[in-house]
Amino acid sequence: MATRIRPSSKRCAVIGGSGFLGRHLVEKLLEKGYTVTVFDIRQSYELPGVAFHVGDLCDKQALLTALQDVSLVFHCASPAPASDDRALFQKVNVDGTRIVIQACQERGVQKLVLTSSASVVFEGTDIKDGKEELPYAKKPIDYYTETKIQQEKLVLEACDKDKGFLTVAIRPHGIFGPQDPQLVPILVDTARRGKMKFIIGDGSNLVDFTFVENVVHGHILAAEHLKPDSPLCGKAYHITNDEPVRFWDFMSQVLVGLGYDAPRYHLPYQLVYGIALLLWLVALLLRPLVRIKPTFTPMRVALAGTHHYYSCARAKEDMGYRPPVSLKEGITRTVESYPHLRKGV
Ligand SMILES: NC(=O)c1ccc[n+]([C@@H]2O[C@H](COP(=O)([O-])OP(=O)(O)OC[C@H]3O[C@@H](n4cnc5c(N)ncnc54)[C@H](O)[C@@H]3O)[C@@H](O)[C@H]2O)c1
Ligand SMILES: CC(C)CCC[C@@H](C)[C@H]1CC[C@H]2C3=C(CC[C@]12C)[C@@]1(C)CC[C@H](O)[C@@](C)(C(=O)O)[C@@H]1CC3
Repeated sequence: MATRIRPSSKRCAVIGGSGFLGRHLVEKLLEKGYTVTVFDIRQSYELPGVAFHVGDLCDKQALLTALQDVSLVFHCASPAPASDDRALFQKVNVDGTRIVIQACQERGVQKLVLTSSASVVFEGTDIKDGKEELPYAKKPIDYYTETKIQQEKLVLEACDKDKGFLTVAIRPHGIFGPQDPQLVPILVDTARRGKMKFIIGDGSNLVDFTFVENVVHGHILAAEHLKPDSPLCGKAYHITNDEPVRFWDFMSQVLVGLGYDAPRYHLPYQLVYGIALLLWLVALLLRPLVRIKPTFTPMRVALAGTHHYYSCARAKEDMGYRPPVSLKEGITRTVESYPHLRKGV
């Protein structure tokens, strides 16, 4: 009987490697001596040593081509949460992830590391030092989160030591850093439109914001510790900066660092949430006629006005995780990376 030659454990693929997190992951993997293939619907940069495959992860044939001789796959592709497109989230995050799993299995991939989200347990109410044992949200705050839950379940349930296919999910929260297309740009846009004057609630709510390089570190540690006899198989791990911060202090530090005023005036949480809900309903009803994108969505208001920070004790215990970059340094490096978003530029 012919023996199957297993590809080198340093040959990996990053699905979603053209994105914010994906690109940082690719750069670190190269630095660590991995051979990297990127699979994405777009190619956003070029890097020596990286093979790009432009394709949709819902296309199994395209994936099979890209995953040839790959032993480790990172899956960090997703439609942007702001798209709020239910059918697209279902197609890519759920049906597409099923196809990713099948393609990995057919290609003899040994390890699959999924980028999930800590929000899979968030229902819009306070979470303090949340552990991975918390149940999945019964009422997820949006379609994006609803499909991230299904996606995580699919990947973790696919873990099969007997077949030599090991899976793990990383749950980051509030990723920020250079090249992020979301957090800082949306914040600055909101400030430029004069809407960042207000603090929703009393401003004391603690949350996690996680520097992108720490999230990358968590992914690579997970991949390297994922072995048949390790506790990681089929489990989810919170990866945070391990420094919960007041939501409004974080926002203020970024805004002030870029030359804008910090928010000052307090608004009652329930009032703002109610208005956001109303606006969301109006936008939904008008969708066939006109596409409105409110700044203060119920999800953003919930994220801005509640506690949501998570324990990463399990990652510390099982894979020796410690965040390499402090929140202070992360904020400084992030602010420096957006000279074009400074006030007056
Ligand atoms: N940004 C955050 O704060 C945050 C927090 C927790 C979890 N996450 C998760 O991290 C992952 C990466 O997020 P990001 O912030 O880098 O987003 P991003 O939008 O920058 O990157 C996602 C990438 O996926 C690609 N993609 C989308 N649909 C695809 C498809 N059908 N086939 C192939 N590629 C496709 C996009 O082109 C993009 O390059 C996502 O899974 C997201 O759910 C993000
Ligand atoms: C107008 C608002 C009051 C202030 C604007 C800031 C806002 C853009 C960000 C603050 C918290 C961010 C966040 C995500 C997107 C951008 C924010 C709302 C997030 C929804 C992106 C997807 C992730 O998976 C996420 C759910 C996560 O778990 O980390 C993010 C949570 C934080």
